[in-house]
Amino acid sequence: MITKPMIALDVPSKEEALLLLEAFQEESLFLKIGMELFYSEGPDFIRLLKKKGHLIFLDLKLHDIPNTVYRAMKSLAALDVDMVNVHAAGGKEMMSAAKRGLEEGTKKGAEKPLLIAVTQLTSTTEEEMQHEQLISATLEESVSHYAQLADESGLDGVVCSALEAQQILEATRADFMCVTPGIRLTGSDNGDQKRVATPEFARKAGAAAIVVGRPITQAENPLKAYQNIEKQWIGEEVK
Ligand SMILES: O=c1ccn([C@@H]2O[C@H](COP(=O)(O)O)[C@@H](O)[C@H]2O)c(=O)[nH]1
Repeated sequence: MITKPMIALDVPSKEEALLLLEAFQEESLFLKIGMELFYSEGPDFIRLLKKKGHLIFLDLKLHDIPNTVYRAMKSLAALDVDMVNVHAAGGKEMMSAAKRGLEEGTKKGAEKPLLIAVTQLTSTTEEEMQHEQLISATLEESVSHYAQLADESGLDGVVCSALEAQQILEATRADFMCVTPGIRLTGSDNGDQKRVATPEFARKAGAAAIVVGRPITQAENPLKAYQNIEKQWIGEEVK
């Protein structure tokens, strides 16, 4: 279990990211950097965050032909990040190519980044999946199927809703990682997220990590919000 909630740093610039991080003082965090910030600030900003002692989940959700993903992963591995991902819908050949790229791109003596696959985005409902993606299975079946493909391709885990973590662990193996965004506290705004769960639910369902963005970044006091979520996630009593 990754005890630090992963903070989704969904802001447009380095300046805004650093301002937000000021609230956390010198604390070492697990930061999830997505497309918005990576496309605007690039690899140099990742290097800066690593230098400051933070762990990085680089959430670029690669989905392309196997050769392209293999080559992209080789480049990402050189950044020395801690976790990267692909879309499981890219297939087993693509996921295996991603793994090979990471293995070959990781510098000697460095730790290979964890590789996980997105199953169904937490913003997708079963109805949308069936009508827009023309998948006739249930959402649970689709997510478990993608998780099994990821496991067979040698990946470390998946991105899923905490609502599906328990069934994924049953369909794969006990140490398969379920990294779960769509985390919301009871009564809070879901925004575009559809398959949401509380930090406590995620822990009880066996999730390996939670990813939290707006409930922290848009809170009046981001540090306090983070600490509250962290307590619920690790099972400490909240006063
Ligand atoms: O299925 C997925 C995959 C990725 N995400 C990412 O997680 C965060 C969630 O942010 P919130 O503000 O807490 O909703 C965001 O960066 C997404 O890109 C996801 O939500 N669902």
